Amino acid sequence: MSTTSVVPQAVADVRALLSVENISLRFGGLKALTDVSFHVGRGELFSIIGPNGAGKTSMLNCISGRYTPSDGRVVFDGADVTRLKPNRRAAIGIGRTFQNLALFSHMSVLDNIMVGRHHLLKNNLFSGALYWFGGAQKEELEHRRKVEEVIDFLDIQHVRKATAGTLSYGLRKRVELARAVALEPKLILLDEPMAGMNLEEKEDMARYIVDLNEEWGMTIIMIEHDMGVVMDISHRVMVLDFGKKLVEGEPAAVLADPHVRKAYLGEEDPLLEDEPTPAALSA
Ligand SMILES: Nc1ncnc2c1ncn2[C@@H]1O[C@H](COP(=O)(O)OP(=O)(O)OP(=O)(O)O)[C@@H](O)[C@H]1O
Repeated sequence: MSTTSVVPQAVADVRALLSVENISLRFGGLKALTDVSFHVGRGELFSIIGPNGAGKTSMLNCISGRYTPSDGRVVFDGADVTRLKPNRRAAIGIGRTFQNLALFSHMSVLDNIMVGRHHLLKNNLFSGALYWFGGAQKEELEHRRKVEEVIDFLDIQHVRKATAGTLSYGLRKRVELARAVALEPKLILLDEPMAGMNLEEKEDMARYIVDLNEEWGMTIIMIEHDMGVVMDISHRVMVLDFGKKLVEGEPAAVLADPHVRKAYLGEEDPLLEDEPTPAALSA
């Protein structure tokens, strides 16, 4: 199957914050990713879609540092980060949420979000003596101010003291997003942020994601199975299929691409008359 790019590479390259260059990832004999390249520009909302097992989460893991690719490189903000550990990547501005919630369920919402900012604290327990001389105290205040800003933005004031594990699924997803946002990342990786949500929760989450992108200026890479949301809010979309890049481009062009229709719908004839509905495209 041929790989097509709806957007000319030269356009997508402009002011790239992230460049994924010829990434391959193998698990023993299994090729999870094969020679995948793409660029995400500063301020873009970029989505990765594809059938189950296509390699979407593996790709996010290569970007966040959880997996080290077998071949290829990941360049973030001008630096080659391919071999950098996940915590170092978080420190230079790559944040993420997980497909399955990764909150500390016994801790309060506030503490979960504070954990997200932990690495940003220059002063730590060992410099506690400095506290009374102002440096750490000022830092702690700034730290709390930022956390409160994130709590306000995501409308979770009413549960800030609640134990995370007691919240509804939709709220926990929002708290997880808050924790990632509190890191003030330049790039945020969202792995199925709307999975398991009802319609209202999905609409809320889509709005938060758009606001994060437009108002907070965050560059976003999102994996999402809800095709309606993906096509609605993404600037560009990349389709993976069996670990290979199938298509990349603006939502309407991707939706109309015969390779995509074939991968999702099994259509052999690209000239089939019926337009696929977003619901029909949902995996
Ligand atoms: N740690 C791992 N060890 C072995 N195989 C893995 C590992 N992680 C992923 N894989 C395999 O790599 C392939 C791609 O998986 P991946 O989770 O990236 O797909 P996906 O597109 O995110 O799927 P889904 O939509 O179901 O989440 C699958 O065959 C999966 O079983």
